Amino acid sequence: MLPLHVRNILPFGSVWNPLIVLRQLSSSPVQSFPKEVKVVEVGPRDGLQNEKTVVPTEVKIHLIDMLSEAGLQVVEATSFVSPKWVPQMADHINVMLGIKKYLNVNYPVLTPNLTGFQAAVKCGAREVAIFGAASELFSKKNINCSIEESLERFNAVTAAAKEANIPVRGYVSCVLGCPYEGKVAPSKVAEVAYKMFSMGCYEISLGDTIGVGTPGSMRDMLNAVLDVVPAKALAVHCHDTYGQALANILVALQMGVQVVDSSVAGLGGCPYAQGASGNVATEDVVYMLHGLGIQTGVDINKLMQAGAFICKALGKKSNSKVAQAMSKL
Ligand SMILES: CC(C)(COP(=O)([O-])OP(=O)([O-])OC[C@H]1O[C@@H](n2cnc3c(N)ncnc32)[C@H](O)[C@@H]1OP(=O)([O-])[O-])[C@@H](O)C(=O)NCCC(=O)NCCSC(=O)C[C@@](C)(O)CC(=O)[O-]
Repeated sequence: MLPLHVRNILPFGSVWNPLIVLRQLSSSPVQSFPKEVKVVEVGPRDGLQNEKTVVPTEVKIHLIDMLSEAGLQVVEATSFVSPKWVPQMADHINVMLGIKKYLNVNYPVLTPNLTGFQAAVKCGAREVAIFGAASELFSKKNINCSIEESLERFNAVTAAAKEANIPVRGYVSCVLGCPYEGKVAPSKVAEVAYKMFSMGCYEISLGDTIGVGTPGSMRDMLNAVLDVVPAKALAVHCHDTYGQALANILVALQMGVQVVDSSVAGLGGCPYAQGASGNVATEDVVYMLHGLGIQTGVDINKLMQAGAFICKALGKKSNSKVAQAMSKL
């Protein structure tokens, strides 16, 4: 007896021929991918926050404008965090005042507490992001408080945001591993994601902060989270330390996730997660999605120009495989 998936693709009454079946299998559409994916560009924030030398504000502004012109719907612009903790983001006010603010683009900014939220709103932020973790030690190192304390602070932010009619995105870091605690239980990720979703975050971005996940651990973690948060409210945020990011994203898409965070030229890392490499490169994500026939609205050529611009400004080679390959053509 033929396996069910093979029987299903055989035209009615046709004779079993392994060559024809193989051809039909390889060209049959994968039904479970979404038609459209929203790409959340985090390069100007996650990508630059780890840079040791201060990037001039005009360079950041120009990068954000180029990314907006490339058709990205969301460009995370900066962080309203303590300049003592992340000096690179100290120019957040001037970045927010300087960017063109295209009407069809959202520019969320990171706000760890009410102080950050109020400062962000004052200079025109129309969306904010709170950022927690599924690991106690990472929470302590990154935002100087326990998970429980962070949720109390986030409650204050989401309450103020609700009053001001400002959408809040929520990050959960260390969903597939922690630089200080090692393994993180999927049930802990689900618990924190649920609490942030319940307090009003419209989207929960699940961060593989140190890029240690595999398609297997991504599947197990998502299975736990999907029990408590709907797929349409989830995003994945994969760093590419072990080269697994695209494979992990593919699994997430097959499980119903339709939002992917990425960083132009694969820049980035977290100052409080030593050894973690940058986010998956936006160029590589967009190339893969377009190859699957999934729409993103992104013009890959303009995106590559933005990547080339920031790499030149930083004096760095792009981490994007697509950008590297296309620069040789
Ligand atoms: C959360 C705090 C502020 C707590 O830091 P703290 O020291 O515990 O805060 P505090 O309330 O005791 O205040 C200390 C000082 O900071 C000031 N302060 C207090 N709040 C703010 C603020 N919002 N903006 C500016 N200044 C602030 C406050 O006014 C005071 O100033 P002082 O009196 O000493 O002059 C600090 O730990 C912090 O800023 N951490 C940010 C760390 C960070 O940005 N990490 C990177 C982003 S997370 C990430 O990359 C992961 C992610 C999202 O990409 C997903 C993934 O990959 O997993």
